[in-house]
Parts: sequence; structure tokens; C-alpha cells
Amino acid sequence: MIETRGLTKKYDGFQALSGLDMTVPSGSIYGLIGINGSGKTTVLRHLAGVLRQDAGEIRFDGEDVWENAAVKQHIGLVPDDLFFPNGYNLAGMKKIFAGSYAAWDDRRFHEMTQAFRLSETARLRNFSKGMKKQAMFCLVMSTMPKYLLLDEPIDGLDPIVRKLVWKYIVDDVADREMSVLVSSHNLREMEGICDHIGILSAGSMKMEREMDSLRGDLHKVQIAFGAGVPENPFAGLNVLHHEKRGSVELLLISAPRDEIESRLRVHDPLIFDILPLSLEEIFIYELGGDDDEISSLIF
Ligand SMILES: Nc1ncnc2c1ncn2[C@@H]1O[C@H](COP(=O)(O)OP(=O)(O)OP(=O)(O)O)[C@@H](O)[C@H]1O
Repeated sequence: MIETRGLTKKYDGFQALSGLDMTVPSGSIYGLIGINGSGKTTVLRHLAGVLRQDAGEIRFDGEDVWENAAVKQHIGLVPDDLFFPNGYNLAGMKKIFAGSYAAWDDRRFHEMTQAFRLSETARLRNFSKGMKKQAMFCLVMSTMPKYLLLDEPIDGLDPIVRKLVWKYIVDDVADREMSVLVSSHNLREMEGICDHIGILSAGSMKMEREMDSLRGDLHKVQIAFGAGVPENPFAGLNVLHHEKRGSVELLLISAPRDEIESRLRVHDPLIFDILPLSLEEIFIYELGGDDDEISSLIF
């Protein structure tokens, strides 16, 4: 598990992180979502032990990361701004990584460079931005990290490569319980891959949720009754929002689907649909209204 408690950082008087609490459970894929400048890279740099916080705690399975080489052995960081030493190719970088990480897996490295179709002998300087990202991903994944930190990892990658990146991540989470923290400025990109989501806003956590719990309990119901309907057919249901459009009623209900079905079917409605809630609707509801910041994370 990766945890931050009260994480606080000021850069030259600018408050970049303000008491951030975040929990990435073991074996989960956690999406840290925030607009440009919300503090995502700053969080990742602290987690990787590159920056030291002014206040607060960072723990990897209970261990402090700062100047802790034993913990850092198990952390893999794919930063957004990549730097490779001048004149290096992947074969050269491999030697550095293999010499630094005890769990380095040579077989996996070659298998990955082939899967991503990356030359191990061409100069990294001549790689495109997307290729550099893939190269770093291959290097980091071959250290067999227990904790994987990815800063905007799929930004600028084509759909086929994105799929491959996610495949490696999902396989490692399933096979060896790797914990993954992935930052993005786009919520939709994280849909279907993350099991936990944290929304970062101006350096603090605006909302942190497990995706299953969000999807499981919120339903949009469209219903119309004929004659003889009881005065309050929704009594006993947790109705979060209710509006009427002519004879059709639209409701947002927090309850298991079966319960909604069984409570409303008995009234023999003329129209009755339980509609899937989009991610947008869930987040807009959860965050208490449609605002520009949330919209920009979704679209
Ligand atoms: N070294 C620095 N000195 C001063 N301010 C900084 C420094 N690094 C970051 N900041 C400021 O801290 C805030 C958070 O930056 P950070 O890079 O963590 O955001 P981000 O969410 O990763 O943004 P983006 O999506 O654009 O990459 C920004 O306002 C940025 O200007």
C-alpha cells in the first residue's frame, strides 16, 4: 500500500501540495486525475523520493521513502519529462538499470523491446517523444517494480501502443500484486483501467473513491406510472435527484439495481428503464455540481 498523510510542499512561496491524503491499496491501479498544475508531478516526485516534503508522511507498506534505498529498489517511476544521457541507446541504459536494480529481468526487457518494436542499438536521442516514453516504460517494467509510478504515461501514444502498455500493467498487477499510481489530466482515459480514482485539485484531494463502489450503487431511473399509483412510489429508496418531464420522472437513486427493480416493478409502471450512469454523471454528482475544472478533466 502507498499512503500519503498531510503531504505539504511549498515551492518558493507557492503552495503546491496542501495536506494531501492519498491511499493506493496493494494490487490496485489508482488514477490520480487533475488539471494542469494541480500537483500530479509534484506528488509523484515525492513518492519516488526525489523531492522531500515540508510536512506530512509518505509510506510504502509502512516504510518511509526518503533516503531509503531498500524501498526505492522496488519503486519504478516513468516521469513525464524524460531524460536519457547523451549518446545512449537502450542497450546502454539497460546496463545502468541492470546494475542498479537487484530484480532486473533481462528476458523480460528483450521481450518488451520486441513487443514495442524498439531498437536497442539506435540512439535514444533520435527516438520520438512517444518512443522515448515506451523505452522508459520497458526499462522500468524490467526492474519488476512492486510500486509503479507513471506520470501521464499514455499521453501522446497511439492506440495500439496504449493497449500494450495497459496489458503489461494489468498482467503485473494480476500476477504479482504490483501497486500502480498513474497520473492523468483526463478521466476518460482512465476509465476501464483504474480501480481507484483520486481527484487532485490545487494540491489537495478533492475526492478519492473505488470505482466499483461508484458504479455499483448509483442508477439513473426513467419511469412513468399509469393510474392508481401510490402517493410516493419511491419511499424507502435513497433518491438523490428527482425531476419530472411531463409524465416521465427521472431519478438518480443510490441503491442496488435489484432493490430498485423490485420496489418499483410492483407499481406496474408504463415506462421503466434503469439507465447506466456515465462517468461524467457520477463525478459531477459526486463532486457536487458541474464546474469547469471537472468538465476539463472529462473532455
Ligand atoms: N520547481 C518548481 N518551482 C516552483 N513552482 C513549481 C515547481 N514545480 C512545480 N511548480 C508549481 O507547482 C504546481 C504544480 O505543478 P505540477 O508539475 O506538480 O503539476 P501537474 O499537475 O503535474 O501539472 P501538468 O498536468 O501540467 O504536468 C504548478 O503551479 C507549478 O507551476
